[in-house]
Amino acid sequence: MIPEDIENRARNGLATREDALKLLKENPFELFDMADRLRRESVGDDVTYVVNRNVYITNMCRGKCNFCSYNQPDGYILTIPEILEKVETAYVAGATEICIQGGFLPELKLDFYLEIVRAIKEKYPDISIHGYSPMEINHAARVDGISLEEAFTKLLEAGLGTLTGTSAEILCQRVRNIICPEKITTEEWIDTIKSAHNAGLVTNSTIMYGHVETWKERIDHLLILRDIQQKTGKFTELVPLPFLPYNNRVGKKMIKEGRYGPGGIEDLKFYAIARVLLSKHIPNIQASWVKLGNKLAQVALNCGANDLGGTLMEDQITVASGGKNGEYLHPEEMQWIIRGIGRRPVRRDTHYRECK
Ligand SMILES: C[S@@+](CC[C@H](N)C(=O)[O-])C[C@H]1O[C@@H](n2cnc3c(N)ncnc32)[C@H](O)[C@@H]1O
Ligand SMILES: Nc1c(NC[C@H](O)[C@H](O)[C@H](O)CO)[nH]c(=O)[nH]c1=O
Ligand SMILES: N[C@@H](Cc1ccc(O)cc1)C(=O)O
Ligand code: SF4
Repeated sequence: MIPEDIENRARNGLATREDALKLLKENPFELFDMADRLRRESVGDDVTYVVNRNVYITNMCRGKCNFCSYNQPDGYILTIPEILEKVETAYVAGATEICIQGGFLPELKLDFYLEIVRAIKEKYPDISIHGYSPMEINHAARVDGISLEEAFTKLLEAGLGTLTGTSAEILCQRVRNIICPEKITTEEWIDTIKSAHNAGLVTNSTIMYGHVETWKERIDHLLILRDIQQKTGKFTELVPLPFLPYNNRVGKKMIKEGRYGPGGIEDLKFYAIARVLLSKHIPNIQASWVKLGNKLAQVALNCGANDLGGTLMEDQITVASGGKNGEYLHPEEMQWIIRGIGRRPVRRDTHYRECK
């Protein structure tokens, strides 16, 4: 039986780390039910999705994250006209959002990031641009000798809509020292996100779980996000990213030990715990179909999640690390998936406003 006092604290946004650890000892199906109740109370029964497209400006990366398979030494950097061609395909498909992503190339300067945003905005003023990672901008600001807030203000003025909350991985230095010792530290990530929020930029938040971290470390990550949200209120959503173990060093070691990343029940428990800790603070929790697959995403939408993510059209990162769920989910199929669990599909924009 789920203790009533814990459910009440969760409902009021006050669930603690100890509450979450206790819930993990309960029957998982009761935990899922509780998360589903909290989700309904917080955001209702609608399930949102966004028509968007990923554009990978480069497939190269000089980062050395041990968990990542997206790090070819040689590859491409798109030119502005090539980027605009990709945006055009999204525009034709009715997208409201472009996600600019790529590996980490230290030679890319803030000016290049600004130029991309301006070029897209000039031709497609109505498409919102979601992109770049805290790690890239942190580096670019340092190279230019400007403060983080100045860098984010420039991006905002150029037309960046929202920043991604990637590079968060697990916000715990013990874990980062194993999976990404050269990446921005926990403190730097927090500082960078807060600077973005202070400059007026909205971001989403992510967590990549299911490798070397403990439940306590996952929970503490969620509590860090909750704490930031209480100060800035500028996270739109949480996007949990279950770790994919193929073609990377962390996964190789796990596979030798007979582990292949989180299983389905583990994913659902994570969604439920995220709902328990965040419902009142970051009410939108995304069941990313590209990571979970369509059917497990349907189940996650009954265990705390309320959003199915984007159509994406392309997803090089997931494919590189062994993803098998495709790269494009047509809006009509998204609606079908949502109706299949008896809920109403609602097309949203990046800020979770319904698109009419
Ligand atoms: C590939 S990076 C691209 C943006 C930028 N280079 C960065 O590191 O933030 C985006 C995110 O993908 C996620 N990712 C990378 N490898 C993954 C894997 N094997 N399984 C699941 N997610 C992964 C990580 O959370 C990472 O922050
Ligand atoms: N681009 C990827 C996403 N993005 C989801 C949306 O971009 C997001 O919900 C929002 O609209 C912006 O805050 N999710 C993935 O799992 N993988 C991606 O590559
Ligand atoms: N594309 C990355 C992470 C990501 C998540 C959410 C975003 O909004 C953007 C990027 C992945 O699939 O692992
Ligand atoms: S997570 Fe980002 S920085 Fe790290 S290797 Fe992958 S693409 Fe590069």
